[in-house]
Amino acid sequence: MALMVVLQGLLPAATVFLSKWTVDGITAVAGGGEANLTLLAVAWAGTALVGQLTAVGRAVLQGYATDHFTVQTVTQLMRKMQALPGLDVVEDPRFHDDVETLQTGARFRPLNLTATLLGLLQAVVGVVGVAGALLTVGWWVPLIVVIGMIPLARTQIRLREMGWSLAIQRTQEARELAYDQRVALRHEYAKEVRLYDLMPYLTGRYVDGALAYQRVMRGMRNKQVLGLLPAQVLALAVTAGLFAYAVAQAGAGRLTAGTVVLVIGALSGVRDSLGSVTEYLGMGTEHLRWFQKYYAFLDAKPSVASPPQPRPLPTRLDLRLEDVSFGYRDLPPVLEHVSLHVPEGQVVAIVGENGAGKTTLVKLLLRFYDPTSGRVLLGAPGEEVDLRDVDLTAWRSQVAAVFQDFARFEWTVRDNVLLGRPEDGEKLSQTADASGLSGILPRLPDGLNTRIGQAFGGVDLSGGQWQKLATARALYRDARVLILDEPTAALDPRSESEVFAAFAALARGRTTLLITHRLGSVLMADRILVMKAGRLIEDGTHAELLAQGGEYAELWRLQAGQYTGEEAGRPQPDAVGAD
Ligand SMILES: Nc1ncnc2c1ncn2[C@@H]1O[C@H](COP(=O)(O)OP(=O)(O)OP(=O)(O)O)[C@@H](O)[C@H]1O
Repeated sequence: MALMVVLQGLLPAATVFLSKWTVDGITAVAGGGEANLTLLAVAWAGTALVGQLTAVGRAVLQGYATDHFTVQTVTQLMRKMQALPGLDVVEDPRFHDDVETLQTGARFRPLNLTATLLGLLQAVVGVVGVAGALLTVGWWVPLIVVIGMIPLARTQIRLREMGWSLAIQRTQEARELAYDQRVALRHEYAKEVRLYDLMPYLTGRYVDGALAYQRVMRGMRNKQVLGLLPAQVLALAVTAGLFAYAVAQAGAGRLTAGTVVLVIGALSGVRDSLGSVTEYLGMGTEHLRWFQKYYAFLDAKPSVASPPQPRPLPTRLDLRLEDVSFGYRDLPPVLEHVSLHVPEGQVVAIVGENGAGKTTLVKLLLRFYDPTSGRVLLGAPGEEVDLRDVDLTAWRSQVAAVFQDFARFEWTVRDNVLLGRPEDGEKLSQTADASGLSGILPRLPDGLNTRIGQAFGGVDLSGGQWQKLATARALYRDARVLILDEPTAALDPRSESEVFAAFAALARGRTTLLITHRLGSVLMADRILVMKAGRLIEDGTHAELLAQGGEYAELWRLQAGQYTGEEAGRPQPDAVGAD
């Protein structure tokens, strides 16, 4: 590619020399002298042919290079994401901006950088070539031309840099604008947008935001264009001065007509090529800034990472929290001094009001975050290992979970369950039965191969059907620890009872943590933990906690009251005792 680009870069110089020789040749022939005009005609045609061929070759090779770089850039981003096993970085709003910039850029930055670097090389060769042609007039001529154009180049690069840093500062605003558009146009918001007649509100938000954003960006653009003017005037003055000088010299008979043509061609060639050099330098700076961000991201040190020399997982996977406190980022703590021991195989229900810290506790057990203080340990008493010392992938491979906000992968049903693991037909059908997925399959046009979700024209599922799918995914994994965070929140009573029967069967022998607000379902648990405002306030069996008459007994009474129709505020010993 470089070879082709150098050839292309030399074409303007070849052209100005050919012009000079042609004019001098014609002048000689007209004056009765001799010139090889046929050779000149062949040379013109040859130059044009080289131009064509190198352009084609370059386009083809550039296509290859770009394809390769794009895949490379995107896969590196994905690998880096894989090397960020925690959630702290991904949930950081500043990081959203970076990912947005990197993700959108990954599609076109490699192409643009390749094109820019090649363009730059061509333009530099072009400047050197045509400036070299000006040496025929005097050694100082190319020097003056280039010096006259340097301020233009510098201003152009500086303004580009300003534009880039402004664009980076404003990524958050650009993202918000894009978000408002998405809310207005995408199907996932369509029902509420219509019901609450949100369109005027959204349009207003968008227009106000867009106008403010555009005002800033327009200011920048104008500054860029106007800032270039003085430098452009200087460059033009130098060119004009040299042109006048060449004409004067020719008038005095010191330069041939062909040399004047060469000067005219070379001056405009230098101007064009130098213009391209500065343009490409500016663009290149912007692309390099993007790559700087890209490599900074690839170099980012995750706060949660597997140790270089992990300790093996203990044989028994008891879970233990030792005086654990935790707060998200720099926010106040949401877990405070939680201590807990869950022997392997125990089925534990975690209950408590919204925001009590139940999901957070589970996230710490999966090491999506490290505790602010205290330790999370694995293993039977006496052989515990700190979760920070074991290989995270090995630990997580022992766990299956149905999260409260489980992912809805818009792939086929089969891919949603297998998640890239090898298919085991018998296990798949058992999983489908246990999760309730079997009940949905006959209604799907291609059974397990049906694509789901609207993004690619697939069949959309109901909330409960999606939840069954998420359950199937968890059950398909042979895990020793099962985490169920509100796993039946979207299920109808029959499905709920079926799924719980399946869970009860599955939970046997596995450590199970069941977070739930439906207290009826805690009866499958060996033990109940009650959380409130980040603290573990009660711990015992259903009967023990009822007898204690504390928070759990109160929650139980309230919920039982909803079913028996008793007034919630009054003690209901019978309703409680009935179970
Ligand atoms: N990613 C996060 N960043 C910041 N704060 C968070 C984050 N996730 C949860 N929180 C806060 O932590 C607290 C505990 O949340 P958590 O999800 O653990 O509660 P929960 O007991 O599971 O509640 P629910 O029953 O509503 O699911 C809440 O106050 C919540 O606002």
